[in-house]
Amino acid sequence: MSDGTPSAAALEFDRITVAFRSRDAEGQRYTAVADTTLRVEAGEFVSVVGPTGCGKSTLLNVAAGLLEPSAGQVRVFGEPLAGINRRAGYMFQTDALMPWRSALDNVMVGLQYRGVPDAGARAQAQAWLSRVGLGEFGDRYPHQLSGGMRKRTALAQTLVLDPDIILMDEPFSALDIQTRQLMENEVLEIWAARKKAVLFITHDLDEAIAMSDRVVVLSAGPATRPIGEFVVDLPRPRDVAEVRSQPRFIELHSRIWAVLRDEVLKGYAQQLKKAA
Ligand SMILES: Nc1ncnc2c1ncn2[C@@H]1O[C@H](COP(=O)(O)OP(=O)(O)OP(=O)(O)O)[C@@H](O)[C@H]1O
Repeated sequence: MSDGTPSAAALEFDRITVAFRSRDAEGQRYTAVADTTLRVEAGEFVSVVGPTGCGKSTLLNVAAGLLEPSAGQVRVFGEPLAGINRRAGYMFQTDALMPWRSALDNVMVGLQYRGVPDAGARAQAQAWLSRVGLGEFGDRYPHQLSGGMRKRTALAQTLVLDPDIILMDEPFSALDIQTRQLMENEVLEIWAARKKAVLFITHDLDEAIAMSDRVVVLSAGPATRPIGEFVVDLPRPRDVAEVRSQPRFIELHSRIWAVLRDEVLKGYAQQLKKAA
C-alpha cells in the first residue's frame, strides 16, 4: 500500500536489501540484509531479535533514513522515505548526550534545532525530564549522572520531539538488570499513554517478549531476513519482571527460542571465524 491512506503502516520495509562494500575482501559486496518485508502499525510495539552481527542495526538505520537500501523501499505512513525519517526518533545503544551540555540543555537541543523559542523548549524539556523522574536533575552534566539517569535523559531527549515512530537499538543493554527493568517498565508506561509505533532492537528474547505486541526473528547473516513472527498476546499493562513467570510467557519463549537458537549458534560460529 502506498496510497497514503490512514490505514498505511507507520513503518513498512518493502523487500529491503542492504549490501555493503565488504570489509574483509576488497572489491566484494557483503549482503547484510536481504529481501526483508516488515510492517509496524501505528501504535504497535514490535521487537526484532537476532544473533549478534546479523543486521539489526542496519535495519534500524534504514528506517531512520541514515542508510539507503540497495534495493526495496521504506514507507512511512504510506509515503516513500527519502532522506532522514522526520517522523522517527532514535535511541541508540550508547547514549548520544553532549557532555558539555546539562541534562536539560541536552533534552531541549532537538527542539531548538527545530526553531522552537528557548522558553518554550526549556518548559517542554523540563516537563519531559520530570516525566522520566529527573525533574530535579536538569542542571547536572552527563558525567554527574548514573548510567540509568543518562538513559532517562536520552529517553526524554527522544520523546520531547513527539515522534510518531520510535526506533530503539538495544537502548538498555549497558544497564544493570534492576535499572534495566525499571527503564523497560517506564518505557511501557509512556508507550501505553501515547501509543507510538515502536521498533525495538534487542538480542535479549526475554526483553523482547516482555515489551512487545509482536516479536520478529531474524536469521543469522549474511543475507539476514525475518524467519519467524510471533504475536505476544500477554495482557497489558505488564510488569516486565513479573510477566516472565506467566505460563504463556514461558510457552512463547520456548516457541521463539526454538527458531532463534540455531541462528544464534550460526552467528556465533561466524564471529569465531571472523576473529580467527
Ligand atoms: N558500513 C558497513 N560496511 C561494511 N559492513 C558493514 C557495515 N555496517 C555493518 N556491516 C556488516 O553488516 C552486518 C550487520 O551489522 P549490524 O551492525 O546491522 O548487525 P547487528 O545485528 O546490529 O549487530 P549487533 O547485534 O552486534 O549489534 C555485520 O556483519 C557488519 O559487519
